[in-house]
Amino acid sequence: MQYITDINAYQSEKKSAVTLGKFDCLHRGHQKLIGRVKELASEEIQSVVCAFDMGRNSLLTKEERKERLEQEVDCFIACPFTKEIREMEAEQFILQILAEKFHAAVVVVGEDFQFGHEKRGDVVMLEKYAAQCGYQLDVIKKEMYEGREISSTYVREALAEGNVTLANNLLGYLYGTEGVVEYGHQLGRTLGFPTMNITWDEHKIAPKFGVYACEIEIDGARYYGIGNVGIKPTVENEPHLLTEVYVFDYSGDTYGKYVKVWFHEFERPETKFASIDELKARVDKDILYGKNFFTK
Ligand SMILES: Cc1cc2nc3c(=O)[nH]c(=O)nc-3n(C[C@H](O)[C@H](O)[C@H](O)COP(=O)(O)O)c2cc1C
Ligand SMILES: Nc1ncnc2c1ncn2[C@@H]1O[C@H](COP(=O)(O)OP(=O)(O)OP(=O)(O)O)[C@@H](O)[C@H]1O
Repeated sequence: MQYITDINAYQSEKKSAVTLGKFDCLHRGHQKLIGRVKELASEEIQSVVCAFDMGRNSLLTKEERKERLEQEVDCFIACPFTKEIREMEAEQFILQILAEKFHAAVVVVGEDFQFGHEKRGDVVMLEKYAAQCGYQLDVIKKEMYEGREISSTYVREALAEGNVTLANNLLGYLYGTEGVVEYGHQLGRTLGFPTMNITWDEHKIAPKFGVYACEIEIDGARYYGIGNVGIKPTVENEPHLLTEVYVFDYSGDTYGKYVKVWFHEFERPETKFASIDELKARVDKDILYGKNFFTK
């Protein structure tokens, strides 16, 4: 897959099947559009995802999103929503970007896709220019979940409530975090629950601070565990957002390893306990909850 972060750097002379949008999290609705451009790809037509990055915190880090698309499409453009793009008239976007740059044979978008200066461009305008520009327009019906259209906003709301079960259903994959395991205060092991500490990416949206049943990948092997996302207010004065996981049936040393953690179910909110003893008593219960969750 070709990965570029500047739309002007796109240079292929091939025709394309292109899909457009913010694609913040690659949820099930996005996957429908990407599936369609993949189906249309051939020797003559390359599949292109053109994502506009709004410069705000997102549900996937840039690397995670790139990795998710890696084996899927021929070209992924993660395009910053610059002044030039924001102020470009919709007609100009169709003529200069879709037709001249992408040589679009097919344009795949959702029913409510809007683009161009003041969002004047929509599927009606795209249809109007289709014959003149030589592309076919493919408008995809909104993927729904429990009577509501799936959107990045819906996923963000679910995560803010700690409802990772709902978020995972909207995404079609498990929400998670990844990174290098760092040293904590090494207090956990003296309390009977050694933990892996992973810093939360500062540009990635975290779920509600709290305790979650987790699945973990270490050295390519899968484990279950129980983890806390938050700032551990009982023991920490300086807020530093991280995930701390006690991995069941694992006794190795994870410091310095690159691990992945996925959240399965919310158990309880993060709490500031009055003492370490209270924290330990609660974590003992959390561990039982986690073990029980995975043997259900
Ligand atoms: C399952 C689990 C639940 C936790 N819940 C809380 C919590 O509610 N409040 C809190 O301040 N810290 C919580 N922690 C974090 C602990 O305070 C932390 O793991 C412990 O102090 C050891 O930290 P260390 O790795 O820096 O030594 C939790 C940790 C785990 C593994
Ligand atoms: N549920 C869905 N089903 C089908 N297509 C969708 C769905 N949601 C979005 N799309 C389409 O995917 C492309 C990218 O969507 P985009 O990421 O901009 O919106 P979104 O997921 O609704 O996010 P937000 O909630 O931030 O507006 C657009 O063409 C959009 O119309």
